[in-house]
Amino acid sequence: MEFTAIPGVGAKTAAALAELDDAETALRSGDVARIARAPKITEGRAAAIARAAVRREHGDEGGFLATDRADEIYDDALSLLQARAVTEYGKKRLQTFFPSTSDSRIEEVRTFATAAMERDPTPELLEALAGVEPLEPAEGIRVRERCVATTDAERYAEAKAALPELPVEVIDERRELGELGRSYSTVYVLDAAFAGIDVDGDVRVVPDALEHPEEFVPERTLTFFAENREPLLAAAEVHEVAGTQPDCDLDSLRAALDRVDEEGGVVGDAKLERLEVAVDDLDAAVSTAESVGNDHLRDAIGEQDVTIEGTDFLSLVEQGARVDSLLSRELADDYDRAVELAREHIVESLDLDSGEAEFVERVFGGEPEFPLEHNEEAVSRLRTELTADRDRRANQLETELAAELRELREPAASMVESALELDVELAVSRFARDFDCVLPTLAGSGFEIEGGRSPLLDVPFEAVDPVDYGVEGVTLLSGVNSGGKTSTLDLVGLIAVLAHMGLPVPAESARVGRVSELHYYAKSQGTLDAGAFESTLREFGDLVEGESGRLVLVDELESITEPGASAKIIAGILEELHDQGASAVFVSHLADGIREAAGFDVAVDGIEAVGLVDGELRVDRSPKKDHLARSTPELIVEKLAGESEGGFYRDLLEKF
Ligand SMILES: Nc1ncnc2c1ncn2[C@@H]1O[C@H](COP(=O)(O)OP(=O)(O)OP(=O)(O)O)[C@@H](O)[C@H]1O
Repeated sequence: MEFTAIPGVGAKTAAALAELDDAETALRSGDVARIARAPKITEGRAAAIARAAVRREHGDEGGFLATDRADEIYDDALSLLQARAVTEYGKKRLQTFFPSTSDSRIEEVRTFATAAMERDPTPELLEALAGVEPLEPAEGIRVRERCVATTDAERYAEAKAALPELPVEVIDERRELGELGRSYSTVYVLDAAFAGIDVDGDVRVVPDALEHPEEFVPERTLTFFAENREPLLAAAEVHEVAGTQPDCDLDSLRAALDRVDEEGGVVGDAKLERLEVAVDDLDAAVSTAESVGNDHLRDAIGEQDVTIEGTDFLSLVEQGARVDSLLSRELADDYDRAVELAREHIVESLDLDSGEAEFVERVFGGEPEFPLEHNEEAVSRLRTELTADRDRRANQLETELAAELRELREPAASMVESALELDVELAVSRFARDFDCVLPTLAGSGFEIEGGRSPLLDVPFEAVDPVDYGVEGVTLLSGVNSGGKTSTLDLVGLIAVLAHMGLPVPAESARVGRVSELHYYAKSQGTLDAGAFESTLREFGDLVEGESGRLVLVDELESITEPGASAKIIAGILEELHDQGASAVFVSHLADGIREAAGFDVAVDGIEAVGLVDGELRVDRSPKKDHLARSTPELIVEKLAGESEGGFYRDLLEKF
């Protein structure tokens, strides 16, 4: 894929994307979390790139959300969805859903949403999902006990790149190989010329090692599984609870994970465990062995009646203590026994095999002496031997287990991916359930909503009154203060956005005509000064000259200037939109003035108060078609006229 072909992706971003393992799949699947792992790409940018990639695939040029308020409605919809995703991945992945003008994109998401709405978001499933996160590659592995060797400088560079975890050594001659064989537990030689060489240590000639490097660093696979244990087990549980069939055999995965410890080592091998303990306890065992031998000698000396010949006595007096000669003569047997006991202690306490025990021979012995002392060099040779055995054993086990786990790596990765995708589906399912949603029909022009309930209202969702409302062409929406006009525009905007995202909408049923751009203008906060007024007017100038197929929602535009001028301006805009065949709802309290000024018969709908109860208006939230709703002042005057005898209020009422 040519990354620069994605709108908004320049050469720098393309280079950053190219550093990802599989950028194409990440882009295609909208994996924002993975895209954001590219250098210097923030999550927000990653979401924008993923959206742009989807757009490009579907030939969608963007621009659906044409105003700030339209953007806000989309953000609100996204937040409601994201609040229902459990994983960070799910929340980010939801950002790749956006309102589109492309049939194929809308259809793609509708197919996804249809399946998603069938999903049952049980508490157990959501709980299991909480532990799932994208798998992370194992990093920072350093192997010190094995090395790679080559005589070739180019191969050296290749080896460094392919096996960054291992030390790579350049050698000139076979002698050096022998030295490496003594310093490392295993040496991998890349040069075929050394085949059949006989040098000290575990030296293996493996000319094709760089073609499958992972086989030479089992730590890579084992650390990957050790570090990703939690998400792997959580994803396995998700599939079990959901009753879905993962790509990975769960029993094999769990059994393999049981054999890996937290650091990526292999557990459950008696020989390795014995060698590990032996290396760790060697010093302590030697020092205890020394005490065991000396205790024996001390007891033996204590019990002995030593007879000293005159010459010996003289020599003792003249030359200082030459006790050893006495020791060897008088206590030879006891000394041998002490050495034997000390050796036995080491062999038994470290559970050494016969080969290893031979090294213990040299740890104690030699000329009789008291106190008995170990030979440090011999201890060190034993340690080297045990350590090399331990490392070789570990490497052998790791290599075997890593080979098994490598087979599971792809299936396990795809198992985690599908668990994460399930989170996205469940978020859609929960959204649909929480707000009683249906998939809308996308057909005709304008919109027709039945039983729409906006989740964006400032009242609990259960308390939201359902709204029925449909519009074809251009209409004014009138109504009492706080009747729900703004909320109705929000509901229409939200349903239009969700429908074009391919997602379910909060209504009993809904039909939405295809929209190229959503222009939603929120109510302005009071009269604008000349400059701001001019720029607002320019915005509407652009709007009426824009492309066809738009849905325009405008909330009380009249507040930008004085009412007479406002009515004329709104009438002019409506005329243009009417001529274009756009769909539009303009909330306004100036319906009469606008109708007078307009050159066509402007439709007016109204949110009507059904009456005043205890000083509060009772409202029918569904706008009445072709009905100019009475305003709040009119209702109050009507109420006063009904209550009083005098003619003032009646006269006043006449004027409405
Ligand atoms: N469908 C509904 N169900 C329940 N409550 C609603 C509904 N619609 C609106 N409301 C309540 O009425 C309040 C006022 O609604 P809204 O701001 O939409 O009225 P408005 O007609 O635009 O008012 P104004 O003329 O003052 O701008 C909302 O904050 C909400 O509490």
